[in-house]
Amino acid sequence: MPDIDWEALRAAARDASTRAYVPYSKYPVGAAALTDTGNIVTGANVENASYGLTLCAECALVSKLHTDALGKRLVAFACVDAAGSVLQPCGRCRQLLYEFGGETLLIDGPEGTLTMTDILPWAFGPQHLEET
Ligand SMILES: O=c1ccn([C@H]2C[C@H](O)[C@@H](CO)O2)c(=O)[nH]1
Ligand SMILES: [Zn+2]
Repeated sequence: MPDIDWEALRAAARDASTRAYVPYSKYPVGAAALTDTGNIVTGANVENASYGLTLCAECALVSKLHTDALGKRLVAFACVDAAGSVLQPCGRCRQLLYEFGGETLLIDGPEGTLTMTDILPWAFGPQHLEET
């Protein structure tokens, strides 16, 4: 397992959370990930008056990965609330992260490091589209 500076990732996530747009829930979330090129990519949640259109912090993160040329793959991921407490991604975001991290993506868990397989077992992914 690569040596991950989880404190640095959590700090980057917390910093990103200060730029969340959360007038409705007032619940800022920040996410940060180490990429395959050694960069840190971050994201924060962006809400909408049509509540269901809200973008989670992880959604912003995976968008920025490619558009800001910060890498191709995610290696390690951390997500925090405004108090800096570690959060786990919602179901939709687990799927979004799986696309760019696969089974081995390391996740900052509540009781230590997890992998994507721990939080999204038997995932559907790009490999299934190649089987037919
Ligand atoms: O994994 C998660 C879970 C929730 N939120 C956001 C969405 C919404 O703005 C707020 C409350 O659900 O938290 C995220 O950004 N990521
Ligand atoms: Zn989500």
